[in-house]
Amino acid sequence: MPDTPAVRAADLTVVRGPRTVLRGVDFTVPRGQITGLLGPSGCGKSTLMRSVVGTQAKVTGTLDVLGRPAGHPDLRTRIGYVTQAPSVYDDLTVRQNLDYFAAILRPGRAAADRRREEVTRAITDVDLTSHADALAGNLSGGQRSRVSLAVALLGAPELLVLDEPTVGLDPVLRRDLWNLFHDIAGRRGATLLISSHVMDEAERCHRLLLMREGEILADDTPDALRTRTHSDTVEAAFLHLVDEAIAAGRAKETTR
Ligand SMILES: Nc1ncnc2c1ncn2[C@@H]1O[C@H](COP(=O)(O)OP(=O)(O)OP(=O)(O)O)[C@@H](O)[C@H]1O
Repeated sequence: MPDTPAVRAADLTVVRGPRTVLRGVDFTVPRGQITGLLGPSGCGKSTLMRSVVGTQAKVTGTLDVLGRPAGHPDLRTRIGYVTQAPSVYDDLTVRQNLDYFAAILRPGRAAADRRREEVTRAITDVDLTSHADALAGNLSGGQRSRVSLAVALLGAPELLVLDEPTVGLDPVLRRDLWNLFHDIAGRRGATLLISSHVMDEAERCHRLLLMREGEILADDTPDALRTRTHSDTVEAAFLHLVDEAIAAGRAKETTR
């Protein structure tokens, strides 16, 4: 099924408490590329990601992930997910954290060599080799989030869902991580869905889903977005689309 998109959503709606957080959205995430999910705080990015990885309740509409309905048990080992809150054990070292998760993913003595290789590679990927034996509790916020990313890289998942992975990182680390994301997509053929509210990161994605208030304003490439809106940057394109959406909303109100 390599021709099917990694994610296909149609009329996807999510209710959280009293709020309809996603309002019948349609989008696709193509395989082997980096799709950026951008929009202001609270617009529903995390909710959309939780739906894709199958941890969100009250999801209606169609949501297919890697050819299966979202949340299907077969998808568990095929998706890597990093939330905004790093999930690491403070009283274990970086390597021990990874050993622990690797053992869950690939249990048994026979897989010990494979696990060791995967753990070492994941630590190298996120540039934590020099901290491999440091307790996670003694790491900086940015380092802890990279441990979480390393955990998600174990087992070489086909789809990586990363919720604001570069928050709080310095510019050099941010650049290095984006290079790593491109490497994972380009060399390993994985699909990445990455959220951010930093618009300059949008320029680094192959495709963009621009969100606002539970709706998708655009599902396109950065180039096409800039051209379509006669803008120099994705940020300007986004603002243009927001203004258009507000104007369309007003027009609807007055014709009622
Ligand atoms: N348990 C809940 N009950 C009711 N509303 C909720 C609940 N959880 C989240 N929300 C609301 O859903 C909306 C979308 O939240 P979500 O976390 O998906 O946004 P986000 O775009 O990821 O924001 P951020 O960038 O700040 O993480 C927000 O307005 C939030 O207040």
